Amino acid sequence: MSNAPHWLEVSITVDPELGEAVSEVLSRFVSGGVVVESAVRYNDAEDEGTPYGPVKVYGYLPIDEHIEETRQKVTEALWHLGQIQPLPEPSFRTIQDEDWMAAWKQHYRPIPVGERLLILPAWMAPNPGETRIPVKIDPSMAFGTGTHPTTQLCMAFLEDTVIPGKPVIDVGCGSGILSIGALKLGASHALGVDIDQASVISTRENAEANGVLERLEVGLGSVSEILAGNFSLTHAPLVLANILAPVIIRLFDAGLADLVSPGGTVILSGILDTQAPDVLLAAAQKGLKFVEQRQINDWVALRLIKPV
Ligand SMILES: C[S@@+](CC[C@H](N)C(=O)[O-])C[C@H]1O[C@@H](n2cnc3c(N)ncnc32)[C@H](O)[C@@H]1O
Repeated sequence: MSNAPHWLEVSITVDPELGEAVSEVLSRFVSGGVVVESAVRYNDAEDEGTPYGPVKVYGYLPIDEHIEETRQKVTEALWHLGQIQPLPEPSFRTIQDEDWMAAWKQHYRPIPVGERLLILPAWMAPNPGETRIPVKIDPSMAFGTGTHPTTQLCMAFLEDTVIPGKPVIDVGCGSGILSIGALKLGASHALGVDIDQASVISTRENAEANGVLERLEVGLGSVSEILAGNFSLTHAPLVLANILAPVIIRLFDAGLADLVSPGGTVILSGILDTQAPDVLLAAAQKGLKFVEQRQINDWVALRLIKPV
């Protein structure tokens, strides 16, 4: 194998809540997906570790005749993101061809969420004796790698709200992580929809990797398509929507609350704490009752019920 450098590693260190946005930008350019690394604190030898502090996002660009142009585009795309929230300059370094796969994978760590779930990169086996339920996700694909607080809040809520033997609807399924988590916690089947075709493909592939594909229906669409009867479910006792607050509010007008069976629960996430009152108001206007709010940094997730 040649000793010439074949890959340009780009890395940038940011606050945890910016990790997913930076990953999304890098993933438009890199080969093989992005890696998000965070420091882990252990309290004792038994401790499975808690991520803390800033995260470092890595991506790998193949070095070809367009590399300078690509590098410029990456820098510009990050600069644009930096106009919304300040970002440091990205770092670049060249990597030998034979090292890159190892370099890409070595940064991944399992992510414990809630009390019972463990998010694992697709190629990693759980440690022997691991008691948490593994949810395997290919981190190179759609939103929902498990690193973002909005996903983690939903995953933790799943443990209290999934009814074994009953179905789940996941609006904006991304990587499929919430549907797969719900199925692994005992949901009978799940319907995941997304307006992004790449997410539909990603959800299907991740479901297959987790052995739950036969219990998962996934399709292109949103609330209206579900209510129009395009899928096998039109409502469920648990509905999940981790989408940004303004989109959730619009989806209430499209009938989001109609997806929830009487007595059922809806989990809403992707909401900044300052936006929660508006989301709660839109939900109350559709007859949903607030039960609980959980928060990580500025992000909140809401649990509501539809009275019988
Ligand atoms: C923040 S990601 C959440 C992914 C995953 N459910 C999770 O919890 O990590 C939001 C997803 O919603 C999708 N989305 C955005 N607007 C939507 C809409 N109006 N209807 C359905 N999906 C939508 C996006 O394509 C994206 O995959």
